[in-house]
Amino acid sequence: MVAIKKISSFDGNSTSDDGLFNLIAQDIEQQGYSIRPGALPVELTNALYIHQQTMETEKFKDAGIGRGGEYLKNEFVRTDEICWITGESNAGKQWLDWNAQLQSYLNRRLFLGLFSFESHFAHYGPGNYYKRHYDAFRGEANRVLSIVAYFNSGWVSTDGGELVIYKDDKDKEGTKVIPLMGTIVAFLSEEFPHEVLKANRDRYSIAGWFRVNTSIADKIDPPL
Ligand SMILES: O=C(O)CCC(=O)C(=O)O
Ligand SMILES: [Fe+2]
Repeated sequence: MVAIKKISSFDGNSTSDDGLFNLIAQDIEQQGYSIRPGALPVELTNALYIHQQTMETEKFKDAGIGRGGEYLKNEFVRTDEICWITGESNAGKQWLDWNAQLQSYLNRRLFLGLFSFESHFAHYGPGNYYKRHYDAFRGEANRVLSIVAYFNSGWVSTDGGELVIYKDDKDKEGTKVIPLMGTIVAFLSEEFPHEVLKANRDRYSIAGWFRVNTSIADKIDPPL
């Protein structure tokens, strides 16, 4: 009998998500970003979708730029509402676990040195947008990889609200992503300006960022 050897570059560490993680890693290696329609595992997608829909409206805080002390609202730039994911809910915990696996996979495969992860639910109501921006600035070495997941059924082109990823500052056209249920996008935070076009209906998503450890001496960054 011919023995079938499982082909895995990370023997002993593989999970059922490794197929997807491999595709994301390949995309990032080749083009710096990955757009994977409907790729988030169905069970996880459903748990997050249900959780986001049942979360009380008052749990949502008005979206701000940055965190903690520098948390300030800027309606000119973005008008969505956010809620940070702490892992207190079952769905939130599953999401954080899945991203911890992705982090460990990408570190082994691409040597990105991802150290921590932060993420929030976001809700763009009709008329909401997020203008063209970078998630991180060169040299500030904090956010390295951005990830976004979407939780919207039956999105059509007249609903607007696409994520547009631009190759560089000169790119006016970009690549549009329809925010459909289970679609995942990952991109290098310092490399790609991007924006969320005005949504014409409620748009639900999660945005997250992997950071490197930039702690020096007595300064702990990112904050614990
Ligand atoms: O929701 C999206 O498609 C992207 C959101 C975004 O760019 C951000 O929160 O920084
Ligand atoms: Fe962004």
